[in-house]
Amino acid sequence: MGLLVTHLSLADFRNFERLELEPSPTVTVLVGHNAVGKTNTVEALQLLTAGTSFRRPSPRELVREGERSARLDARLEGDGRVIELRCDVTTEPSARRFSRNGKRCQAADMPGDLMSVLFSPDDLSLVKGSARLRRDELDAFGRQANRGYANVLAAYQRSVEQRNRLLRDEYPDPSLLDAWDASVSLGGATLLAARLRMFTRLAEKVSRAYEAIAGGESLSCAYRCTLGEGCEGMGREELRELLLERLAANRPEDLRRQQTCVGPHRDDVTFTVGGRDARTYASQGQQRSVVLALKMAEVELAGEILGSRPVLLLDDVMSELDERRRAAAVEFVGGGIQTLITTTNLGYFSPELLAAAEVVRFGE
Ligand SMILES: Nc1ncnc2c1ncn2[C@@H]1O[C@H](COP(=O)(O)OP(=O)(O)OP(=O)(O)O)[C@@H](O)[C@H]1O
Repeated sequence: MGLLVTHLSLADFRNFERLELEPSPTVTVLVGHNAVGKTNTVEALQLLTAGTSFRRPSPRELVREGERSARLDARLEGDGRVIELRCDVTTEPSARRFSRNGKRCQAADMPGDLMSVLFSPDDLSLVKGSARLRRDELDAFGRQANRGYANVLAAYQRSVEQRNRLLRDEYPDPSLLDAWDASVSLGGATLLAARLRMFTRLAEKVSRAYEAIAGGESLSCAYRCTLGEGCEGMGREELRELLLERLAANRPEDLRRQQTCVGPHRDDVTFTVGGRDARTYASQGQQRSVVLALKMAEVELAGEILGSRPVLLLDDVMSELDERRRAAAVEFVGGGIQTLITTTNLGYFSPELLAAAEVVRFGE
């Protein structure tokens, strides 16, 4: 069964002076006009479960205008356990403090009890947008699915940043560059190995979900590694040696461009729909199907990895989907997973779904 969010409480968070919400174990539909706080509610749940928000806000943005602090609490219950997650946000000092069952912890420690998978209109640019969006999507999933992932990613990013700083020096010291090559290749190989393990499992599920949504049309996704082809089958040590070799070979080019051009921070994911590169050829509808399939795959993989189902946060995506894809999404959320859906229009949902769901009206 796993954990469910049974209570969410917000004080002076965004536009809310106070909000108390008891989500349904299945589907909760948050309905209301624009700017009443529907996305803010979803954001609060993401902050508490993932330790981050898709909007990347500063503490000042999170605290209600005119106030100095905000408080977010969620209660998770299931399997005979009760877990209290809390986030205190202050503007002076500008900080976010997390705690779990009353014990202070880091943002990176917040995932692990209950994963959240968010699907928002911003995600619709995943297919055609920059490679960074696709890497960020994988890394956001990795951070929640694997406790060590956030630290590995942060350490690697710091090494790349330090190496880039050195590359921008007027006369970079080659022995210092050697040291950063060693650090970048060690961190990069650890990150890449973790990403590839996760990606391989995800890719197969994305293809399956896509075929179900798109009525048999095929989708394949591939990890495009700056180290070249064949990385999927390599172990961490092999990846480290290869990355070290490539950093050395690429050094003249990196010096010229004053940045590190190989490594997992430059990798990408490609989607091929019906044999064609989706980035160039996919229609709006196909792009939406790819993203929906990706989110469905994340939900499935999260369940496999953590042994319990995540909470699904669908922020205003129904209006972005056509009837067929909306039906696929509704069928998916009807499958017993705890889901919060925001919408301005209940007309997107079937009477059966609404009868089974908890409908919460905002701004009335
Ligand atoms: N720190 C803050 N203090 C006060 N109000 C805030 C703060 N941050 C955001 N808001 C307000 O919250 C509102 C937006 O809420 P939200 O994004 O949740 O809207 P929504 O209900 O999802 O609307 P839509 O249907 O348009 O997406 C805006 O009016 C915004 O000004």
